[in-house]
Amino acid sequence: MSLLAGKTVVVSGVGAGLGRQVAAAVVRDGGRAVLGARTEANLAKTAAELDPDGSRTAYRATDIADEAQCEALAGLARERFGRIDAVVHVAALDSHFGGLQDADFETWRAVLDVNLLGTLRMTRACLPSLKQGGGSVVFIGTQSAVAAPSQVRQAAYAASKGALTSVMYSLARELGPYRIRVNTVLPGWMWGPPVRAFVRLTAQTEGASEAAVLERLTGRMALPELATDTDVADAAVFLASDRARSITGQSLLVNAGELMR
Ligand SMILES: NC(=O)C1=CN([C@@H]2O[C@H](COP(=O)(O)OP(=O)(O)OC[C@H]3O[C@@H](n4cnc5c(N)ncnc54)[C@H](O)[C@@H]3O)[C@@H](O)[C@H]2O)C=CC1
Ligand SMILES: Cc1ncc2c(c1O)C(=O)OC2
Repeated sequence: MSLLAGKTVVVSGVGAGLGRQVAAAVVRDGGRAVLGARTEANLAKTAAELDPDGSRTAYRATDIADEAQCEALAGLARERFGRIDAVVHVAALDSHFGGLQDADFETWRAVLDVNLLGTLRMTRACLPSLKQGGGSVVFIGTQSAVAAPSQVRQAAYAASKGALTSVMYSLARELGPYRIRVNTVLPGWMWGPPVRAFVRLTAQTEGASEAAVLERLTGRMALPELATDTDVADAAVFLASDRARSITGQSLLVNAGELMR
């Protein structure tokens, strides 16, 4: 049987990167995907591409900084498909906000409000449904939160994602009695639109070739290629599925073996 047959998965942060790949993997694996992101026009386009007849996707503009919008996305999932079996939290503010010396605390507060509290808002909105039949909550962290990041400008971002990985342990205990599992996927350098843009920009800045910049990144890894956003999506979809039924409170690095614990 397909991995997600009969399952409804809410996905936040469905833009050009990982969120789209998670939504695509859900549909590919037989599930129904309920898509949230801030820009409705992009969502409509993505839904039409992934699910031309519209029977296995629904979408709604959702800013995870706004509790009412999180409630509305969960409500849409219940209305359209009657249930929520899993939620994969991709939405996050990007990582390069500065370190302690150059980012003000308003910036730190904004990053924490979206990446930590926004993810928890979205989780809470899904809880009444998840409690009904049990379910799975998948956070997206980062390897930058479990080791010294290669870029100090990620300090606020790493703190927000580290807090998410920490709260995962508490939630796994709190929600376990309802058969709700809580796990985290930790990507490292993940090949997709943002890293592609980073490589292009770095090459321009250094006057080096993109291949050389990419080779420098890949040189840190055990495997010969970076993990892709589709690889990370596969890990998220596995954790969302019943095949991970005894896995909770765990974080899984998907990083081509750059960092091993
Ligand atoms: N690119 C990488 O190498 C890595 C990425 N990650 C994480 O993977 C996830 C996806 O990353 P990418 O594909 O790189 O980027 P992405 O471009 O898909 O970024 C995340 C999405 O979240 C959306 N978003 C931001 N604030 C939001 C809000 N308040 N409400 C709703 N949506 C919001 C953005 O518009 C974007 O579409 C993020 O959680 C990111 O932190 C983690 C480690 C490495
Ligand atoms: C958003 C983001 N961009 C690049 C990288 C990371 C990240 O979280 C990371 O953990 O290692 C490289």
